[in-house]
Amino acid sequence: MSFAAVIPRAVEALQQVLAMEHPADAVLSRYFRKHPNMGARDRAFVAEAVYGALRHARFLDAAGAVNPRLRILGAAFRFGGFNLRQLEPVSGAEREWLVGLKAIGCGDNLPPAVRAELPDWLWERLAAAYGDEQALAIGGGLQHPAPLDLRVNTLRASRDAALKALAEEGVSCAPTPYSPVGIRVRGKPPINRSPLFHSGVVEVQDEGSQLLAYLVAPRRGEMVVDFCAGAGGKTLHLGTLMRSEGRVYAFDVADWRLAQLKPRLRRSGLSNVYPQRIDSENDPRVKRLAGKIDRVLVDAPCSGTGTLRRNPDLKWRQSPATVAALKRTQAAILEAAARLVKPGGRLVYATCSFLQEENDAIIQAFLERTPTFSLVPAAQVLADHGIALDTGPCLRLFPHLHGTDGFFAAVLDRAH
Ligand SMILES: C[S@@+](CC[C@H](N)C(=O)[O-])C[C@H]1O[C@@H](n2cnc3c(N)ncnc32)[C@H](O)[C@@H]1O
Repeated sequence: MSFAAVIPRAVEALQQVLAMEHPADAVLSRYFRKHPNMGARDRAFVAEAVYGALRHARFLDAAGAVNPRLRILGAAFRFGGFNLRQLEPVSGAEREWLVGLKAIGCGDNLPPAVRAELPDWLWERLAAAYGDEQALAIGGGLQHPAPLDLRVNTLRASRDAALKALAEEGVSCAPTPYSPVGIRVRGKPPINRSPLFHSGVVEVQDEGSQLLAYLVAPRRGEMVVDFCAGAGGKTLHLGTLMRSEGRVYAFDVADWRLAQLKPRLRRSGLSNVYPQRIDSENDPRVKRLAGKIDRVLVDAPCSGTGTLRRNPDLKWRQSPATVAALKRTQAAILEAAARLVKPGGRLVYATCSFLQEENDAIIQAFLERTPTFSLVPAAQVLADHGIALDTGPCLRLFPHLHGTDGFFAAVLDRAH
């Protein structure tokens, strides 16, 4: 398909995303399903241009991108590495506007929230928590696409063996710096077509997400609950660390998310994972396990601000009101999850948010209410697994510092 033909497709897809009725990735998948005649290169252009327009929405607003077509052209020209000739045909006025983009925002002449590409409310909270300089760096880190990370299922193969097999398939990749079972892939090869993916040797999982299972540190034969298991990214890693022995209950309120866990579970070969839909954190099926569980992970529903590299539309889907509601849910889930933990057991609370109100404030309030739990330094737990990463008493990961999604995690041990 020529650029002249594919640009209108990108504009149309962006229009649908900007309706904000569904997450951008779901809208794009549906769009591509409806246009099966588009080749891989055309899809890649549309996806990158749409994501570029979302990532750089504040810059494009400031530059006067008054319609979706200018947003697509501006994103492709200023941020996507396309030149004017490639973007033909552009009319006189559009051409002039695009040329003018080069001069905008190269110095400090744009407000910091625009440079950070964050909505004002989010910028204000990050700047108050981390200071302007750090908040700008966080915003900068979120403007680059995330790499493709894989986790090796060590019940199927070692990381070295998986690296070698991927290289033989022509996939360019390297070990991740922190996770001992992580692989970072260069580019975006269709990994779901790889035999290694189909045979459950590798799973797609961000390196930061991989580190959470090491904080839970489950042992063979233990009883473990992944309270907000979703599609089971962390559940499968927990089950693997337990070498498929003991039990991992994968709870979630969303059936459709647990349904996504099922094929992954089949590929993994694990036999110790028990998916269970619950009505709420107070479901009787949860209460029945009170005081019986060795380790509980709460990967809480959150604003997702740490994942804006992957989901740039989230910054427009979240607001102070949604964050306030999430805080109430997070506190309620943590409280219910804590009741499951045996004396001497462990509770790990995690989010993929940078907001202190979803992280530190939740933990502080919990510890005040529940003095039988105490905070264990995350760095110490990681060091026990040979992972050298010290971000203070809690784990705090940032894209611009660690190359992972943004994560927060607190390890809370219950007294004997
Ligand atoms: C951050 S996501 C979990 C991601 C998942 N752990 C993974 O690694 O793929 C949060 C999950 O919490 C679930 N959730 C929301 N409210 C809940 C509740 N009250 N009890 C249990 N799970 C809940 C959501 O459906 C969502 O799947």
